[in-house]
Amino acid sequence: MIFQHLEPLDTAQRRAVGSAGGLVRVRAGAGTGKTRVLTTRIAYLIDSGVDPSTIFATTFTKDAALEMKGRVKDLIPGVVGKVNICTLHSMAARILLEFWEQAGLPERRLNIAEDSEAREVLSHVVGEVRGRVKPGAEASEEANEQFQNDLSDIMKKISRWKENGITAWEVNSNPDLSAEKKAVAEIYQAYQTEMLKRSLMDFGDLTMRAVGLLETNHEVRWLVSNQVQWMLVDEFQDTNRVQLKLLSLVTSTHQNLLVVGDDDQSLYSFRGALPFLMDNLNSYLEEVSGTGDISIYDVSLVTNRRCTDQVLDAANKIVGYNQRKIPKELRSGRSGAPVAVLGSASETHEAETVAARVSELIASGVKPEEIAILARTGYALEPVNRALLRAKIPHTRQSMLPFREREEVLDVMAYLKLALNHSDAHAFQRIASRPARGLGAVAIETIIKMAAANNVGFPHALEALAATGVLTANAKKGVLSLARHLQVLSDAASNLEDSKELLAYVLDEIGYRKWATGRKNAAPTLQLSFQAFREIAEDTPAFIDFMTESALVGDIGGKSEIGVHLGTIHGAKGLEWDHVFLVAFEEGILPSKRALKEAALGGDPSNPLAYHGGGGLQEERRLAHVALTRARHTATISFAMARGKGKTRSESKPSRFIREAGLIAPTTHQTLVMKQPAGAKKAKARKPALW
Ligand SMILES: Nc1ncnc2c1ncn2[C@@H]1O[C@H](COP(=O)(O)OP(=O)(O)OP(=O)(O)O)[C@@H](O)[C@H]1O
Repeated sequence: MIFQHLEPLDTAQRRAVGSAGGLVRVRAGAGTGKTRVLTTRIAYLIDSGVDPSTIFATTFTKDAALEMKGRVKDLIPGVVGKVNICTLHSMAARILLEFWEQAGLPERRLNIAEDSEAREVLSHVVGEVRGRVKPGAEASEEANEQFQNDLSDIMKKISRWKENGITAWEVNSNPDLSAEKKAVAEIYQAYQTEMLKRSLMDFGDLTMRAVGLLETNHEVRWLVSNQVQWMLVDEFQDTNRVQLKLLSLVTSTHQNLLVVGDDDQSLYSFRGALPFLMDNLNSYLEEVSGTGDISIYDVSLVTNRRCTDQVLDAANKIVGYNQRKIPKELRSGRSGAPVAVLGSASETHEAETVAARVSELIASGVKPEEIAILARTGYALEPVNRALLRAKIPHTRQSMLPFREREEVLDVMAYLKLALNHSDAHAFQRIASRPARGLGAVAIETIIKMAAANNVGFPHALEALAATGVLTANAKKGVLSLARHLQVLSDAASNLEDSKELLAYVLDEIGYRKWATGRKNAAPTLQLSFQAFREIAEDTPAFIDFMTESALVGDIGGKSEIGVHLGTIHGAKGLEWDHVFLVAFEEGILPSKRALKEAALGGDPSNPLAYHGGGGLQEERRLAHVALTRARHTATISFAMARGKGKTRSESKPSRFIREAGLIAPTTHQTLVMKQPAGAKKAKARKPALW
């Protein structure tokens, strides 16, 4: 059995899969089979007699966790439900739920604040601490925008502290803080106090609270780390300091930690990912655990199984310009077409050229689902989206909004929150008119006030309002039906019924699905979101767990199942297609404007704190590397010489990464002989020197 699983692997992969315990670092370049290694490792451990419930594997996204579960199920059917496969956030949440009393929670439930809720708390706190009140409706647009931007800045700074595991108390006890930081630190403290008062937690709090619990309660730490006998971590290069601390604490008894990652694919320094984590593993671990002399068993995977040597050559060359401790050259030994570079006069022209190439591929027999068009930013995909629509090419545009921020997700979650707490005014406000029930803003406000004044839940408040006789017949019907639905949900939740049933009640009995899909401007993500909800419910049948999981999901529904995939490079991480088009490969887009500004300021590239929240030029190169290595057969890079809207059009230059990749951008002449879209102004001829 064991050999059967190892058989399809190469020697390096087998070394990783069959490694003994302790700290194992698998440096795995793009497409070298790290997902395969991790899933086979799980199967291998179980075949060797390890209890599946003592294996914990974490992935970067919910999507990747579901994918990993699917692959483990294929390898060893029957045990997958027992293995713990989830994201790191989810692991922190599970610890808090299991030891909720020791964690100081009032009940076995996590109230994870939506981003809008967390912002509202912050806005309230800024008013209290700084006396700066949110501008009213009468204030200018600029004043409102400025206030929102300032809130975002403060939120980012607070998140940064949390990603590094620094509590509000620790920040405020630092005597060396600058006046500016001190001001934000005070807000941080007040924000935490207010969140606690409202029994809320934000995203960053989850891991912080789990780490705090494990650090201070030795019994809980012992129980948890005794349960986690085999810890496997995917996409390790994107781990931040507080997550590393969590990993160190949960493995403190057995110390069996296998991490798989690739510093060249680290894309999240803006979310606190530690720089060069794979290479600096010893020192980081020593720092968070306080122990020295950690020995590591190393495995390197360098045989790429996905791309052609031509694509790898370009991808290697780009990251070759970065400062890397241990440079690696990926090779596949499979030859293919050179990476093509297309230049266009404008973004419209670029989009049409790409659409034409995609059409040719489909006409030659390639399935649309095996083609991806990727860009650094969502807005750069707009013209391509329009060109594909005009050319009637089936495609799916990946949602730019994280799952938990989508309208429909917030609506469904609001109903479910009311099932748990029928006095949740924030949730009630959200769903009172979704679907429409003849209730106006004044009526909704009245119900909220009635519920608060009489200290009753919304089902009662709604019934009381219906009994007053002030409502029209239609509104009364709507109010009573909402009261009944909320009561049914509440009864079902208190019996802790299956999450699938509660979800189906909201979507089908209450009629949310029909209403949302029938709307004039129905969200394009509706079906993906409903499908994702179903998958989460299947994965976590217990209602409380389902609520926690759903509140934590960022990225889900990654690869399009219908048509050509249109998405960002960040969203393409871990995915692969036969043919990949990389559009808007331009200075100011990839590399981004911010990275260029940082490079001009001359920040120290090895120190992410020297940057203003981005990872600088080096991270942009890694993005280009990840983008190229998504391609199984062909990769095409394209750029436009001008881009923008109406009067704000500006010239663009091809990305420096084209030259760094050793590729030749077409000359101006080649650019201009391409067909111009009808009505477009003829661009002036420029000199061939493009950089
Ligand atoms: N030993 C192997 N033999 C044949 N194919 C393999 C082998 N290992 C991996 N592959 C294939 O190579 C491709 C890349 O594997 P996988 O997705 O596991 O790589 P990865 O390292 O996770 O990639 P990335 O980090 O770029 O997302 C997949 O199509 C996988 O099926």
